[in-house]
Amino acid sequence: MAADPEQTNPSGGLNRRRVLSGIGVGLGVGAAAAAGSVLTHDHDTGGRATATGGTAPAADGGSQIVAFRGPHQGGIATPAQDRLCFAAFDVTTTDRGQLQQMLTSWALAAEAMTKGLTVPGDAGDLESPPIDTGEAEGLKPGNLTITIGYGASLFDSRFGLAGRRPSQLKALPQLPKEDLDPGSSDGDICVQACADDPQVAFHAIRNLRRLGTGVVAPRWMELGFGRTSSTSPAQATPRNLMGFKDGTRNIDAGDAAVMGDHVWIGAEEPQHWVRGGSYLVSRKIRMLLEQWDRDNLNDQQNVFGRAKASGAPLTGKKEFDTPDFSAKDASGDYAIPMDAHVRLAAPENNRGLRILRRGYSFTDGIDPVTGQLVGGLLFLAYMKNPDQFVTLQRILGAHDALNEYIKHLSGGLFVTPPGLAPGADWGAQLFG
Ligand SMILES: C=CC1=C(C)c2cc3[nH]c(cc4nc(cc5[nH]c(cc1n2)c(C)c5CCC(=O)O)C(CCC(=O)O)=C4C)c(C)c3C=C
Ligand SMILES: [Fe+2]
Repeated sequence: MAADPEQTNPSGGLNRRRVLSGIGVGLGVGAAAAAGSVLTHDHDTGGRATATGGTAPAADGGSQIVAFRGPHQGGIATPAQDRLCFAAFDVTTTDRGQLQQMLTSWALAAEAMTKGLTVPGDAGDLESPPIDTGEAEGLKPGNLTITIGYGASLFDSRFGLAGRRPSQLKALPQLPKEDLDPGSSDGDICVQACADDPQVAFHAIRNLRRLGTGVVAPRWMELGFGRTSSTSPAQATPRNLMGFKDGTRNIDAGDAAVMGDHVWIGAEEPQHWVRGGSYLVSRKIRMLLEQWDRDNLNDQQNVFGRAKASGAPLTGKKEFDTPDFSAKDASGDYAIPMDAHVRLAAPENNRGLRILRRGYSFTDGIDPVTGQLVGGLLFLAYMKNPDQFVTLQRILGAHDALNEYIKHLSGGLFVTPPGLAPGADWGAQLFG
């Protein structure tokens, strides 16, 4: 084994390194291969490259590397990173083998990128386009996670996967007041790339898309510029674009018992291959920001049932005080109004129902017709059964005071399989 491949920079993180090995489908760079030799590219010493054996560095506090392999995929229980790039793809080939091979190459590329390495296969051939697009060179791994999911449409008759369809992966019912755009909803495959650096997240999606040339076509994509949830008590609660702390009473993803009860697919699922995975519901929700910004503070607080400045429930003083849904004010009205978002969504009022929220703020700029801001929440939530979302959204869609200020634009439901064991890949995992 050659010298330590870790190339630390002055601020403690790893710099991105080049990987040599042949992977790829649509780009014609040969069959998928296990990670081969690694050329480390030392940006702090003028670009000296060192061949190494390509073993994974162990994740530690300072490495900014989230383990790619394990019982669960990264990007679900991982403390929510600051940035997101999310894409859904349609499979365009009818060749099952090509799809499997692409998924194998994606897993190897994803593993390399999460370690801060370039997409494997770049031999520096001057006559060919580089395999890795290059914009993440010199950047730290940024806690990149790449989480794959599959939509119900992938399990139709095209690839012989009907017998492997997870039991709860089916079209969601029509929900109150929703008119989702089908063209920017759903998809055969989704990829959620989260990182603390937006360029690292974008690079991951761009390079998977490139590896999938001729096999998949992008269907929709969204950039999330700020997390709107905490998934660990170690994180400060961020604010959403309405200015409210969001994620205060989210699931603590470090709590294995709670995750087992509400998030991870378990023994109830007949399809063994997705046990340890999770269902992912996405919703692109536009906030009517100009309208919201004209609303008075008292009403804004009543919409959520929380104080804007502190994030405390209207029945408490501090952010993490437990809401008292039975408390009344001096005029005899409920202190947390009957149509307040948190009253309707709280587990106390929904037979203990909980979901792991992992959403991001997005903006699509300005509406050219109205001149209004187009922005809001890319709601992402993980759960062991999509009925958890359906139950909540039926109530919220019908009664939530927030509905006056939001509009659900598009959405999707995907199953995210469990994590990969050493030597496994997404192609073999899906096709069995
Ligand atoms: C179907 C599920 C949910 C959708 C859709 C949803 C949209 C949505 N939420 C906010 C802002 C906040 N949500 C908060 C709490 C909260 N929201 C949901 C579910 C959905 N939200 C749940 C289950 C909860 C937790 C309720 C509880 O246990 O008390 C909060 C309060 C702070 C917090 O606990 O996170 C805010 C703020 C927006 C802006 C939005 C759509 C644009
Ligand atoms: Fe909410």
